[in-house]
Amino acid sequence: MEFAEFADRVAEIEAESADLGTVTLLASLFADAGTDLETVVRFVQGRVFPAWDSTTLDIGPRLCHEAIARAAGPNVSADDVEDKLAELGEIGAVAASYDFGGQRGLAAFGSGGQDGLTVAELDSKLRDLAAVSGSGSEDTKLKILYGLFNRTDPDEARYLARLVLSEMRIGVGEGSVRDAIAEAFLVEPEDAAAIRDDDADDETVDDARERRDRHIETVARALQVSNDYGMVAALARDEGEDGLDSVHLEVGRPIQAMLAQAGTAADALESWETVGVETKFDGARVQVHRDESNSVSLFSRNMEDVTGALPEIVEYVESAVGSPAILDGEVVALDDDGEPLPFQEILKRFRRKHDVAKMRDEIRVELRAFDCLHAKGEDLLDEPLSVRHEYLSEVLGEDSDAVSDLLLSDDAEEIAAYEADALEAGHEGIMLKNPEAAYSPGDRGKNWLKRKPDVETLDLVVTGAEWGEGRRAKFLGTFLLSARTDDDYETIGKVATGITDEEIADLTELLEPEIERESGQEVDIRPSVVFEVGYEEIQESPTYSSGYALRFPRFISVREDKTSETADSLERVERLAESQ
Ligand SMILES: Nc1ncnc2c1ncn2[C@@H]1O[C@H](COP(=O)(O)OP(=O)(O)OP(=O)(O)O)[C@@H](O)[C@H]1O
Repeated sequence: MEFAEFADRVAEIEAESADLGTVTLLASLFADAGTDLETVVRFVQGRVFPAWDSTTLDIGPRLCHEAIARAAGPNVSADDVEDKLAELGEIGAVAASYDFGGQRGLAAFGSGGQDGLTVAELDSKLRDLAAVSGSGSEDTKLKILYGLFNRTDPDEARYLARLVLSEMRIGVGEGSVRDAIAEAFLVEPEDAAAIRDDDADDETVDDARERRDRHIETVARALQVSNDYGMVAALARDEGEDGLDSVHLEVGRPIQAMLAQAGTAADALESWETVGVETKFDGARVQVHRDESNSVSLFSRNMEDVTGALPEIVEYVESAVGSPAILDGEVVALDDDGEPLPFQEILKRFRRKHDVAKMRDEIRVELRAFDCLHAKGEDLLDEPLSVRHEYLSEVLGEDSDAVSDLLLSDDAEEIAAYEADALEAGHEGIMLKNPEAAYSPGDRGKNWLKRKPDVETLDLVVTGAEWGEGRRAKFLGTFLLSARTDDDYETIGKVATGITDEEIADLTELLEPEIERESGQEVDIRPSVVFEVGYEEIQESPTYSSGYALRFPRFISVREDKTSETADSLERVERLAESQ
């Protein structure tokens, strides 16, 4: 498929406001994608690599602006691109506003657009770009990117810019892609037509919906297990339901973590006969994969590969686990007496790429595993927690410190005593789990409840900042925070309190490459870094676009284990505001 056609079709999808219409357009794009299907499915989500793959293009706004400026000609600088961004509001519109002399230009000179980019070529070039590393890599990336922009017409440039910055923003969520895969390759055309036909009788529509929903369910399961939308689309097309049913967990390919809601022991006892009670460890989530040849990989809750940062966990798993397995758990930091250290300490180790050996001496970390997703050649997602926990004990050894205890109880007092002990021992709280429940990846359902006595904090995305004054003029000081919505961010407050001088320098280093635009002291920042902030109260307020403001916000830490996509949503802010 020509990238120009992709851009046309995506523009049509962007202009469609109805969800059902979006799914239909997506389904027809997928059906027409031929050998490019996997790439097209990823591109519409703003991805080059599957969700489980932590490879990134590593292109910041600055590099992208520079590439656009070069392609736009000698009279345009990266600063001009930034100014235009301030005016137009998003990078796609900026890229589309220049004439890079792509297809249209060439056609005008009679070359007939032979130099047009195809989806496959673009994919391969972007993969080359992602593989560039070492000294001079910025320049090489710039050259590749500039070369690509140079070959685009305005419509293509719009989506190329958004793609390389992973912000397609065409109103296509994961649910739409899932439904479109089902519609393109599994749902009977008569059923799809009946669902859309306003005049069809209720029974026909209900039956058609039921059949469609079963197909969607099959696609959803394959997606949960593989985290690879492209592969699942290709399987649905080439091998149908049977192909999708045959998708299994693969050791080395991370899946999304199951998540928890806040809840109490009373909630748990009301919902389930017996409650599974565990310590809530104050560490960082980790998924442990041990393959056939005893090679171990570790992944964060964002499915990022953190193996290199945690050598002692790798060594422990190598020695303790005798066969292929996938475990879920928490990495905790401990002091010399084996007492838990606060969450901030583990963050100094997690995702670290430099000085790993030095930090290993300074901060001791250990694994606390609480779930087993694959062992003895079996996928265990559909097994109840109580059974998965038995597998876990078998894999790591019944008495291992690395296995989190699972207390099964129906007694409120016993649970309260367990909670008191956990807090006394310096843990964050307890988890209350339905022992009969399956493991549902990515799901924040009611089967796992978290109970911690501390006041809630918010994990908010940094979308802006201000340069400081005087002594702090070289540093970013006040940070604008936003809550996530479906495909955007709404501001909710600024934080400047609780940050030490040392942290200010670190935060500046972290955020400076993400600056999209500057005007005076104020800067816009690409949503990517997440701050955990405390506050006294959430108030309704017209000052910020979310309609809320935080009273006395204070910085707690950078949530290095979260991304702008897993930060707190505006919905959560609304719920917290209601419940205070
Ligand atoms: N025994 C346990 N079972 C499950 N999760 C646990 C356990 N102990 C600690 N955790 C951690 O608790 C997290 C869930 O609660 P918490 O509110 O602390 O996390 P969060 O990252 O701030 O929010 P959330 O995960 O709900 O988005 C899990 O993702 C996991 O990292």
